[in-house]
Formats: sequence, structure tokens, C-alpha cells
Amino acid sequence: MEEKKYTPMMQQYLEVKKNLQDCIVFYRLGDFYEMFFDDAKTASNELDLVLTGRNAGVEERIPMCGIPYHAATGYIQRLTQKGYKVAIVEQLEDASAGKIVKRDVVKIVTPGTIMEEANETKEGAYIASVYDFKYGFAVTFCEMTCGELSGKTIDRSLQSLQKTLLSMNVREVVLQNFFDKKAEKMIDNLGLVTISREDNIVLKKEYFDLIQGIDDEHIKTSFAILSNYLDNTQKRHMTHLGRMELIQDELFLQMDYSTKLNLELIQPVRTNSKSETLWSFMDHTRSSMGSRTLKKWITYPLIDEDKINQRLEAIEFLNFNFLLKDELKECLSHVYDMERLSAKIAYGNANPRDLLRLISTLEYAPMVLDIFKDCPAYDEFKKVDVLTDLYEKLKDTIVEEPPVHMKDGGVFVDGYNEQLDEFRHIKNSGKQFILDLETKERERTGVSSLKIGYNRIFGYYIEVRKGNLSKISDELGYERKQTLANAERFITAELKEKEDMILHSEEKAIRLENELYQQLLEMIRMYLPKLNTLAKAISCIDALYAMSVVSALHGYVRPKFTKEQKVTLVENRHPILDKTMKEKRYVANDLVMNQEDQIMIITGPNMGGKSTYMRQVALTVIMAQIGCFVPAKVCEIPIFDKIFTRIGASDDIMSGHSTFMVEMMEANYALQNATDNSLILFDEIGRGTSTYDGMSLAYAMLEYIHENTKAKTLFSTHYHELTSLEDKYPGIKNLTVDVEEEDDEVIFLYKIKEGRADKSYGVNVARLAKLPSAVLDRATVILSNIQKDDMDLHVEMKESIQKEDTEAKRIVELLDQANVDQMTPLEALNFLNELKKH
Ligand SMILES: Nc1ncnc2c1ncn2[C@@H]1O[C@H](COP(=O)(O)OP(=O)(O)OP(=O)(O)O)[C@@H](O)[C@H]1O
Repeated sequence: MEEKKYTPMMQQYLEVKKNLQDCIVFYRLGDFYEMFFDDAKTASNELDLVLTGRNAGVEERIPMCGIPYHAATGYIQRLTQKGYKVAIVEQLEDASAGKIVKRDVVKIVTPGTIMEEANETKEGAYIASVYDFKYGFAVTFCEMTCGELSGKTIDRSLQSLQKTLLSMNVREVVLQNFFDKKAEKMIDNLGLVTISREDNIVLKKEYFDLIQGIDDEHIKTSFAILSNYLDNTQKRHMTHLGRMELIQDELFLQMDYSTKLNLELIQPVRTNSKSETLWSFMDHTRSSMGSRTLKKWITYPLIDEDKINQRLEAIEFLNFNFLLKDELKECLSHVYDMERLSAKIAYGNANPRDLLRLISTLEYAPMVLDIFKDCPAYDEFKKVDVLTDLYEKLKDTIVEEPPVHMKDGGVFVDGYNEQLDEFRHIKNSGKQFILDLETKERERTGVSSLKIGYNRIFGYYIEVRKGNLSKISDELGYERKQTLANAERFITAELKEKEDMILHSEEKAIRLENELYQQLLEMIRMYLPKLNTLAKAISCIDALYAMSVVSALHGYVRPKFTKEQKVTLVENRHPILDKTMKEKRYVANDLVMNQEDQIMIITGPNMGGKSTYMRQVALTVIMAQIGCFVPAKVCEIPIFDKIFTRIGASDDIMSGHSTFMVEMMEANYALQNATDNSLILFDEIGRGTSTYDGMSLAYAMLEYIHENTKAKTLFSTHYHELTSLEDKYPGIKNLTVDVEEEDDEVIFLYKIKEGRADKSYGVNVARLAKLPSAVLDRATVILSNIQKDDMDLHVEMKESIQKEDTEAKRIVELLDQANVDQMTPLEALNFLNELKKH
């Protein structure tokens, strides 16, 4: 089909669509957005719209579907949530007869740039850009609804890139056209992530301010890619973005993505699961911005003792002054998401209800900050400007229940603006004015039957019956307008002026309100930097409030930090299970690791509580380093620099790798990166392969950690052979979970104690799962046979390790004795031969 056959409007559409191939085009026709061709088919499918056809000048009708323009927001959201981009094409001039209206794209809404209400989840959705600088990747993140901007560089491995992108809720990634294909495929596999393109890497000077203090050129380039993409899609300059923050992992307790996932800090391991995360458990915040701050604190626990103690002091202060805390709770309930409100004001899409929220927040802000005036740890709050002047300017401006949109007016209170009051008065009192005028004109003319009427063609008129026309003298200023059979209709200058005012007062009121509203926004924009500082302070207070609630509600203890590498946890509990377990009571446990203790090997039956114990230790450490009280009677720990976990086998996101491979990769990551200040939690490492492979790997890893890494380590295992390491290394100790046996039944006590499990209980636990008794009996017989062989093998293994040890010692001795530097070549050869014998 040749293009020229299409109607002019369709040709215009095709011209616009040419550059928007990756978007669904919403094409404005009057009061509708229409979609055509494949866009129509996709949209009708995704949005349940009726697919119709349109005559476009060619033989066949083309597919079409449409939505009313005022309902577009919801539809756009649904499409972007499914990963589509929507290009909004508007009419750029009023329709006039015989001419095609000019139209062009005014904005492209994409999954990572959508600004509308429903996108304002607590979590926030990010758009990221990745710049490949050959020795690494520079990544920039942006959360559009609050204008948050951050960036970091990482090493150039797919694993790091994947973990970095997964660590934020990234919905869209902007890449250059020639981006590494393998990396692109990996990003594409990350579920609902849309890939977008931008090749311009030159940063516009309007954005220089935002990267002040960032020295890394690669991050700057990555930001250039992102900002150019945002400018191109939003068709405007991004005035609402805040200054970029450098993400410096080393300033915080480091945990990689899988650790955060394994411990269910922010999201449950299994997506769609309702299980509680540490974030949801602790989230007693009263505002979304407080909730986001708490989330940030949980993902980035601190390593600076003073900063941790600062938060702990605040919690103590609030819990001691509980009346103040109640007052704070009340005040915070009037506080809204100021970060997003500021961003909306900067961006220009704040609606009247948003302003009302801002006013409420500003009203209560001084009280919120005042509550901390006697808390020395947060003296810094005293310096925060609570913007009383802005509040004074804003209060009493907006009606109590304003409409959502400006377009209908009715936003400002009476008395805000004289002109506006007059317009409204005329509109409201129009009828009364006419009645008054009628009386006045009757008196002036002496015609008691004179009346004022209205019709759509002639507007307002004064009607005088034919019989009374003689009373209408010229001085009255009546102007003839229409002649009827038995009456004449007139207009006067006054009526004409009022008619114009009455008829247009509403329109004028709305126009004026819009102007006033823009002026008001402009005025608030002058306060944006101060608003952001205030928002930060209030979100921090909200997060502190949440932690004080968690700490008091569950009777937690304030953690203490030791300079030595000692861990003392008394009656430690898993924060979430402790509160959510319904049928039984949660059993508290201790963990004592002295300076010289490095590794605790935990053995015991399946279901005994080993993993739970390790998780509770990790969660306790994290809570302590966030600056929260912890679920224990006593908590004394060193400040850890990194936590590594390998708990649980679910890692479906790392698709392409078997569970065992993932396990080994994670273990390797821990062994390579842990320091003697780190915490390692390994749960049944090595179980994904044959018993002896697994056991040997686990054995070697433990030795490696003991000799090289020296991190505090909890290691749960079913390989009882490993418990012999306690005899060999001073830093390794055994723990076991207590069970009682009654007949063939095991009763779990969930109590951790020193010592090793003397047998395994797999078959007993399987009995609990109600496997057929034939299977269980047969398994018992097989087990006893294997155990016999196993004993022999165990002895063999122990002997072989001892032999290796003796040989190694002998070599060291020989090396010590030999003075290799001083040897002649012949002596050296003899020495080598001697060594080979060993
Ligand atoms: N301290 C505790 N008090 C009460 N119940 C507990 C405790 N610890 C664990 N449990 C219960 O026991 C269940 C199993 O615990 P967990 O998964 O930690 O066992 P495990 O020893 O790691 O088992 P496996 O070796 O099969 O992985 C938990 O889901 C929980 O319901």
C-alpha cells in the first residue's frame, strides 16, 4: 500500500509514528486518544479495549481503538507497568475548518519515568543507565517521583552488574547502541526491565550542578546518557532532580544482593510470597518518605560506631520520654511525603491536593523537630529551617477539599484575591443581579411589566410590551435588539457589560486561578533546597520513631559494641519468627564467641532450627548496626564490615546456573572478600554434590577460613565428620541443636548447645513427613549398613588427613633445615630429590 493513498490525517500520523517505533502512540483526536495499526491491536489486548476500524483513505479499514483523553493516566500506567512505552501526541493548535491540526509528540512515558500517583509505591521505581568503560561499568540510578539521583562504578563482570541492578527496583535501563551483547541479554533476562537507548554522552551544562563533587568521569558519562534520555522522552529539562549521591559501599556494612535476599531484608525470597521482611516488620513509620528512609537504613547498615550510637540515643530518648513519643506519633500523622511533593512542585505537576498536603506537613514540621530539642544526639535538628514563613504564606490559601485538577477551579479560598472574589461573586450572584436590575429598570421607566430575559442567541435583554414603548425615552440609553409581534427587546450598556461578566466570569475565574496557582508554585520553588533539607530531617525522625516503636514493643535491648572480636548474644531471638509463630513459643538461644573463636560448626537434625539460628544472628547484627535495639537480653558484638550468607537453596534469579554452581560462586565470593572483621554464615555448603565431594569442599573451606580469612563464621552441616576439625584447630568449635527421642519420634527442642550431633535424624524427620512405613523401614536398614561402611571410610579419611599432615610437617622441617640460598647446583638437585620422596 502506498503511503500517499492515506488521508492527510493518516499521513500526518505515519510521519509522527516513524520516529516512535518502540512506543505505543496515543494520538489525540478531539476528546480521545486513538491508537492505530499494531499499536491498536496491542493496546486493545493489554487494556481490554474494543478494536474497531477506521477509514484511512485506502481500501481496507485500519485497526483502531481509543480512550477518552481524561482517562488516559490509568491506561498509561497499566501499559508502562507491562513494560511498554507510551508516546503522547497532542494537538498543538485549535481546530480550524479545512486545515489539518498540527500535532506532535509532547512526552514519552516509559516504565522508569512515569510520574503519576499510582507509581508512588513506598519502594519507588528506578530508571538506570549503564556506561561500559571497558574496565568496569558506571551505573546511575534515578527515582523520578522524588528526583533522587545516585551513581557508582563497579567491576566489569556480569555478576556485579546483575547484583547492582537487582539491588534497586529498576524498571528501565538506558544503554548505548553498541552495548555489550552478553550484558544486554543478562539485563533483558532480569524480568520486567525495559531496555532503552541513548547515544549522546555529552552532558548538558544545565545539569553540571547536579554532579558537583563527583570526580569520576565515567559516572558523569553515565549520568549524561541518562539525562539526555530523560530530556528526549520528557521533552523538557529535569528541574526536579536532586544532587547526585555517590554510592560508596565501603562506608556501610557490606552485603551483596543474595545476602539481602536470603535474609529477606526488603523483599521475600519467593516473589509473591506474603512472608514478612525485616523492612515490613520494622516499618512503623508514619509517612512514605520515612518508610523509604528506613528501607535505605536496612539496606545500608552503618559501620561508624558514633553514627550507630546517635540513632540508639534517639531511640532511648523517645522510649524514655514516652509522652513526647505519643505527641510525635500524632504530629507525624499529619506529615506527608514531602520529598515527592517537592519533586512534583519542581516538575510542575503538583495538584491542589498536593499543596494541601504540603501545608499540613509544614504546619506540623516545627512540632516534629521541637520534640528532639532535648535530645543532644540530634542537636543538628535545631539548625533545620522549619519554614514558618512559607507556611504563613501558604496557610489559608487553599479550600479544605480542593478538586484534584486545576482545570475546574474552586481551589483558592475566598479572600485570597480580590479579582477572583469578584468573578466568583458575579457568577454566584448573577441571578440576583438580574432581579435587582429588573426592579431598578421598572422604577426608572415606570413600566411595571418590564422584564429581563435571556436566550442563547441574543443573550440578556430587557423586554417592553408594545403598549409601553412610549415610556422608553432616548435618555434611558436603551438600544433596540429584537422586535417581536407585541414587544420590543432592548439592551443597555450596563446590561451588556454585566452579561459579558456573568457569562464569562466562570471562565475568567478559572483562568485567573490557574495563573495564581502557577505564581504560587513559582513562589514555593524558591524554597525547594530548604524544603528538601526539612524533608530529610523529618524522614529521619520518622524512621527513628519506627525503630523506637519496634524496640519498645518487643522489649529489645540496646546493643553494645566491643573493640575485641567477641560476640555475646544472650537469649537471642529471630525478630520475625518470635512474633509470628502461632502454635509454639519461639526458643531463644545464645551465641558466645571469644576473641580466639572463629568458626562454629553447627550440627543437628533437619528441621532442628540451624538455619533459623544463623538467620537470627545475622538479623541481630544488622539491626544493631542500623542503630536499632535487638531481640536479645544481652548483645555485645564487634562492628562487622561485611556479612556473607549462603542460606537456603533458592536462587532462581541467577538463571543459567545450577544450585550447586551458585553455591560455589557465593562461597568463593565470601572467601575472596571476607576480612577478619566479617561475618560468614554458611548453611550446608556442599550438599548439592556427592557426599564426599561436598564434605571435602566444606572441610577445605573451613580450613581456609580458619587459616586465611579469619572471619567469624557459623557453619551448619550434616557432615558429622567435619566436627573433628574442633580437635585440630583452636578456633573451631562445635554447636548442636538439642532434640529428644521418644520411640522413633524426634522432639525438637530448638536449643543450641555446645557439642556435636552424635547421629543423624533424617529418617526420623522423614517419618514426621508421613512417608510410607515400608519406605522408612527399608531406609533404616540401608542406613545402618551404610553407616558401618561409612565408619570405615571415615577412619580411612581421618588417617589420610593425618598422613598428609605428617608429610607436610616433614617438608616444612626440611625446608627449615636447608639453606637453599647457599647450595651449589648439585646440592640443590639432591635436595629436590629428597623432597620428591616425601
Ligand atoms: N528457636 C526456635 N524456636 C521455635 N521454633 C523454631 C526455632 N528455630 C526453628 N524453629 C522452627 O523449626 C523450623 C525449621 O527450622 P530450620 O529451617 O532452621 O531448621 P534446620 O535445622 O535448618 O533444618 P534443615 O537442616 O532441614 O535445613 C522453622 O521453620 C521453625 O518453625
